[in-house]
Amino acid sequence: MIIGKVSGSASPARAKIGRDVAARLDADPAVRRAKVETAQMYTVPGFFDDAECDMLIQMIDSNSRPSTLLASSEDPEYRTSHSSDLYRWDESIWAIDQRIAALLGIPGDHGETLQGQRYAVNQQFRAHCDYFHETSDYWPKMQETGGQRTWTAMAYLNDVPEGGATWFPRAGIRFKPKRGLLVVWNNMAADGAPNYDTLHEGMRVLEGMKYIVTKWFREEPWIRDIIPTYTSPGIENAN
Ligand SMILES: O=C(O)CCC(=O)C(=O)O
Ligand SMILES: [Fe+2]
Repeated sequence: MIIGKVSGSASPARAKIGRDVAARLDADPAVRRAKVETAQMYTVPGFFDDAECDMLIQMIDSNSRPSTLLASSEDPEYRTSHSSDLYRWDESIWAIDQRIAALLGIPGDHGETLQGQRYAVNQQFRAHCDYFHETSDYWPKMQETGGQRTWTAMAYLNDVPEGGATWFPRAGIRFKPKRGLLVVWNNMAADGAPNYDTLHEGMRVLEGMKYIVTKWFREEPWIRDIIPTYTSPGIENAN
C-alpha cells in the first residue's frame, strides 16, 4: 500500500489479467460496471447474504487488532480502524474466498488472506492506493509473495447510518456502504502499471459502526510461501 503518487512499471502479464477479469465481469449479469473512465470498477449488489454478513461481522468482532500500514505515515489518524485476518482454512471463509475468486476468474491462491475491518465513529482510512510502490523497501519482499496487487474486492457487511463511504477522488466516484454490496476494481492501468486514479479513501464514520471485508489479489500466487512444509527430522531438505 502506498501513500501519494508513485509509479511502477508496465507489465504485459498484469495487463492481460486486467483484460481477462474485465471480460468475465462484463459477461456476468449480476455485475454492474461503474461509470468511471479511468479505472476498471464494478459493483455486485447483494453479493453476500444476511447470514454471511452476520457471520463475518461476528468473526471480525471476535478477532480484531489495530489496523496497520506498509508505508509509514506521520499522521496517527491515517488508518484508525481495526483489522482481522480471516482464517483461510476455516470452512466458511474458504467458501467465501472461492466465491470471490470465481467471480473474478483469478485463482484463489493469488488472493491474500481475507481481511475484515471495523470502523467505529470517527475512524477512517485516509486516501491511499492498494498497489505496492515498486521502489519501496518492502517491494522485494512483496515480489517473493506474489508480486504486485492487481484487483481488489471489498464488501460492506452492514448499512452505516452516516459516513463511511469509500471515495475515489481521482476517478470521481463514491460508494455508500450497503449491506452485502461488493465493489471490485483493478489497481492497474491498461498497460499493467499501477493506476494512480484508483486512489481511494474509507471516509470517516459519523454514526454507527462500519464493517467490511477486503480481498487483495496478487499477480502471481501469494499462498505458496505461507504453507508450512513438513520436513522430517534428520532428513536434509532437498532445496
Ligand atoms: O473502508 C473503506 O471504505 C476502504 C477500505 C480500503 O481501502 C481497503 O481495505 O483497502
Ligand atoms: Fe484500499
